Amino acid sequence: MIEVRDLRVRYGTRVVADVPVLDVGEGECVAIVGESGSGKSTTLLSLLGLTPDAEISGQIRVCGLDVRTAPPRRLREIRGARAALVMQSPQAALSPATRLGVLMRRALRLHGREATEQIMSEAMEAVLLDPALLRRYPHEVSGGQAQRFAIALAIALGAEVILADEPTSALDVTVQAEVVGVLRRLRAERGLALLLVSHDLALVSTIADRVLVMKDGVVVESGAAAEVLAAPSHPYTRELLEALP
Ligand SMILES: Nc1ncnc2c1ncn2[C@@H]1O[C@H](COP(=O)(O)OP(=O)(O)OP(=O)(O)O)[C@@H](O)[C@H]1O
Ligand code: NI
Repeated sequence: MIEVRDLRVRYGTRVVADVPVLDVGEGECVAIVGESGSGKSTTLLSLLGLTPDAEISGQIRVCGLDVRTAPPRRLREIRGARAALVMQSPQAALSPATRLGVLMRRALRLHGREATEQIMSEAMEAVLLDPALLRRYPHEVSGGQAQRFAIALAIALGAEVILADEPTSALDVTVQAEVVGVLRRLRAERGLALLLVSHDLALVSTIADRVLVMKDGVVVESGAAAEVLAAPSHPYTRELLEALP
């Protein structure tokens, strides 16, 4: 789903992300962790061509498409549909005066897809939301429901991989578990691949197969999540783990 080699993202002369290898296969979850400013979001956004001011080198393939050389039209087909971006605060991204069902229908049409009640209801059920919520406005649902709706949108559009940037950090702890549960389920049931950016190592340990640890734009450690988190080889990873509550 995602295949990255020798990725370098530069702002001016400063390299803010240097990622030699990053692969996410079908049904797999890879997490990028690291402190604020380490380059996690930049890495994630660059994979979808969403860092317009940056200078990028290396190879990026998402859903088989070479992101750096693909014509804009091909890139738009992938972006937001087969490869969906889920951000920290979905409510901010949802237009406040538009009912969720209307938003979903528009998104489907924009991508040239059928927008039947059945398709929309199924997407809601896939994230354990009552399809009746489609009649609500964004401010009439909770943060956790809004985040699951963002994931439902991705599912409706046929997402094969979700790129999520801190998808639970704006949510209450109890609600975080709901969102994580939904992501887990989608992996298991649909083979959804997941690239997750998070500073929450507790969350990462419950869902990720592999972990990349970034510091100052560089990948300082990577490997199986269980191994990296149980026996970190890099001092920085140990520090991160010790900072856990
Ligand atoms: N458009 C931009 N122009 C210049 N520098 C940028 C730009 N966007 C990000 N940066 C810089 O790139 C570095 C990495 O930022 P990034 O947002 O990727 O970090 P992060 O690991 O996601 O941090 P956080 O956990 O706070 O979200 C930071 O030093 C940031 O200031
Ligand atoms: Ni970030």
